[in-house]
Amino acid sequence: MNKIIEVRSLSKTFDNKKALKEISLEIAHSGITALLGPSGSGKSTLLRHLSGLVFSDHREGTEVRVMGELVQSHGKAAPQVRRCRARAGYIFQQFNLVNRLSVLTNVLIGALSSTAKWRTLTGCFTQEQRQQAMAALERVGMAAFADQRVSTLSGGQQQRVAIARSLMQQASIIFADEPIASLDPESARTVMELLKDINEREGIPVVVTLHQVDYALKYCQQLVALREGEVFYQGAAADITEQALTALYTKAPTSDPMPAPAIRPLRPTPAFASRSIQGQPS
Ligand SMILES: Nc1ncnc2c1ncn2[C@@H]1O[C@H](COP(=O)(O)OP(=O)(O)OP(=O)(O)O)[C@@H](O)[C@H]1O
Repeated sequence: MNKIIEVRSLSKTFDNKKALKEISLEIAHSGITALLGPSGSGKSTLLRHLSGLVFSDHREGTEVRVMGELVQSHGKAAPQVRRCRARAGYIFQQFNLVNRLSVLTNVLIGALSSTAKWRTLTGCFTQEQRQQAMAALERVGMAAFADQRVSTLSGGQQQRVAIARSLMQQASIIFADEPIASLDPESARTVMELLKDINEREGIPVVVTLHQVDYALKYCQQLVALREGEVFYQGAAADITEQALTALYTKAPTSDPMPAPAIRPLRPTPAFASRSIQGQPS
């Protein structure tokens, strides 16, 4: 199978702090992959490198490929980085929608990279694009809100609009950076179910950073866990052990455990309910 993500020897230093330390990984699975790890472990930094928004330290041998295309190498953008960015849907914790514009216009913004410049400047989208945007809103269950200002929506509804924008963009992969961190549990479940459904039906791979281990185990088939800028675990979600999860969120042996995310069963199943992190509320 073609590789979805290939990262070779990726390091990133911010002001003498090494956020990523020679990370190498491969994801061949076209399902949903969770990036896990304690706060500050480098999840968002890795995701930004994958999407070509941030470039690595200048080092020979560093390469980042997404869906087979080179995004960056040796700390420099690949010539086709714009195309790579246009093909990646990006979903953020804070939604990144334009509050004063309508839901429909926000979704149409997903078509900007494939639209003539004069049309984008005048906001003059084609009838076909409007129909596509409405279809994307139907897909996420938000068609009834098309004419409403985004500022009037709940967080969960805004995240569904952001997903519709990725569909409008015809993204070949979705990167989601803590998409449920600001949501209540019900909205979080709706958003994760939607990502799962899109992954299964449209076949779009999803890479998602999560603080909630329970959601990662329920919705993601693959895990990449980072700890202090290094890959701590890479593999099937079903194969990670309770001990590994505990160690992931535990500082150096002499220290207290880091504040770990809640890991409570969403809908307890025998397999799922058996996973918990020590010391977490049930
Ligand atoms: N633009 C930046 N300038 C300076 N330091 C940064 C910058 N971005 C990230 N860092 C640092 O890099 C490290 C990794 O940050 P990153 O945001 O990738 O971690 P994370 O695992 O996503 O954390 P969280 O779960 O809290 O969002 C942290 O120490 C952070 O302070």
